[in-house]
Amino acid sequence: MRPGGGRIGLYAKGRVMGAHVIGVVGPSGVGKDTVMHALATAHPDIRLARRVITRPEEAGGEDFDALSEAGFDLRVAEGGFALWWEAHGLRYGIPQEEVAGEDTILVNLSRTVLGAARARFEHFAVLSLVAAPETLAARLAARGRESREEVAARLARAEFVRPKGADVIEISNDGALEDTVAQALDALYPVRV
Ligand SMILES: Nc1ncnc2c1ncn2[C@@H]1O[C@H](COP(=O)(O)OP(=O)(O)OP(=O)(O)O)[C@@H](O)[C@H]1O
Ligand SMILES: O=P(O)(O)OC[C@H]1O[C@H](OP(=O)(O)O)[C@H](O)[C@@H]1O
Repeated sequence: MRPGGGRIGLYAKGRVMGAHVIGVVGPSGVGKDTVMHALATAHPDIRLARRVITRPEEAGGEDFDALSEAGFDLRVAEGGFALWWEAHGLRYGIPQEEVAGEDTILVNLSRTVLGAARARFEHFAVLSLVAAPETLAARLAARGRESREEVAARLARAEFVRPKGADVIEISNDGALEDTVAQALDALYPVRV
């Protein structure tokens, strides 16, 4: 527990905002999952939201709950997701229970759902990770989770939008992971709120 307690606040552009939910966004391969895990390891108050994805369980990568299309439809109909979206031919959902509570929760989001996330979460901020196109290409190829065609499609989508706004912290993950984590922790500054 941090001395003095309190919850993580977001200190950005001169404003301090209590941020419970932090959407981590950026192009495929930029390192969202890697950075999220490193942040959760580095800070005891940070928790990761587990996503539901219509992707086969054996695909590997992040720790997620695999669901069929029909199962996903049912969860949507039940109102089980705080947010859901489609990308890369898959559907992704953030279960309501994953974003409940008082922790600071990191959620891996699509850049297309930031408007919905801002409307849904009262205390919300964005951690936008960026890297050069050649870095993304090299990382996706090395990771090997997708086929060559799927990697090409992900790279084509890389720059379609760059999140902007007072609640956006943009950090480069082109360099060493430790540097990204240090910058992110500086930005997600612990304060009493
Ligand atoms: N700072 C870094 N330096 C070197 N390699 C990195 C760094 N950050 C992430 N990686 C590597 O890049 C690859 C992609 O990272 P990761 O899977 O975390 O990206 P992602 O943004 O979550 O991608 P996707 O949206 O496709 O799931 C992984 O193999 C990871 O180990
Ligand atoms: O390009 P945009 O819409 O920002 O992101 C699309 C999707 O890609 C990533 O998923 P994955 O972890 O690669 O399956 C993101 O987490 C998001 O769900």
